[in-house]
Amino acid sequence: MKQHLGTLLVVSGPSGSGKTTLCRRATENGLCVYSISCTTRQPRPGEVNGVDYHFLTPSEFAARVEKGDFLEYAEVHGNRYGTLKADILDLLEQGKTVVMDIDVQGAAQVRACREGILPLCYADVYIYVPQEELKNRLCGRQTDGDETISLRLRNAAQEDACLPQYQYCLVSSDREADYAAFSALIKCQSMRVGLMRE
Ligand SMILES: Nc1nc2c(ncn2[C@@H]2O[C@H](COP(=O)(O)OP(=O)(O)O)[C@@H](O)[C@H]2O)c(=O)[nH]1
Ligand SMILES: Nc1ncnc2c1ncn2[C@@H]1O[C@H](COP(=O)(O)OP(=O)(O)O)[C@@H](O)[C@H]1O
Repeated sequence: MKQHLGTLLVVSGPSGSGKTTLCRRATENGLCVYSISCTTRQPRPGEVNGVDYHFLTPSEFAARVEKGDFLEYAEVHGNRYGTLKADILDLLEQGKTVVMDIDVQGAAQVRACREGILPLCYADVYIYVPQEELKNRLCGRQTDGDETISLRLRNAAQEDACLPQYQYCLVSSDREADYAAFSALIKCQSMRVGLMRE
């Protein structure tokens, strides 16, 4: 029986596109492991340190940049976000699918990374949602104030401009259709012949 390497699936899209919803549901259903990012932003009500994010102070974040701990990092909507290198390569060697909910700048860094098995395992998907629907979702989420929502909506157009850099685009519709497409993508990736090893 051949062994499989895992897939590193990068998921990007504007704020409110449903990235967290999709990644969490797929993780809960055992399809993948969620890569928990570090951030300097304040936790939202209900977010748990070490589960949703590793919440760091700006100086703690800067120290980890200095130590070279991040696979990628970027400033997004005025806060810093980054993915720790530790664990990801091990999980891929074990054949796990790792999903990373990261912005377009972080995705560009991981896509360009030539380290070890990363280029082989890499796949990415952009979640596209029309602006009016994004606004409805961000207001409906009730986690952010008006200013935070406006900033995220203003940044959405710039993020959408990066769509052609991605391998896959999921045009969002309802929750069930989105999840069906997302889980199918995860399953297809895990069948890639290029990931089989003797
Ligand atoms: N580059 C990078 N972006 C991240 C990381 N974690 C989250 N992000 C992105 O940061 C943005 C803001 O995320 P968040 O604060 O959770 O707000 P939300 O998008 O409104 O739910 C999103 O585009 C995320 O994809 C990371 O580790 N690295
Ligand atoms: N397909 C969908 N249709 C309608 N609402 C959705 C859909 N997917 C997610 N939502 C809702 O939209 C809001 C933003 O989703 P979230 O997963 O937090 O987005 P992101 O992580 O991309 O910022 C949440 O309130 C979520 O419940």
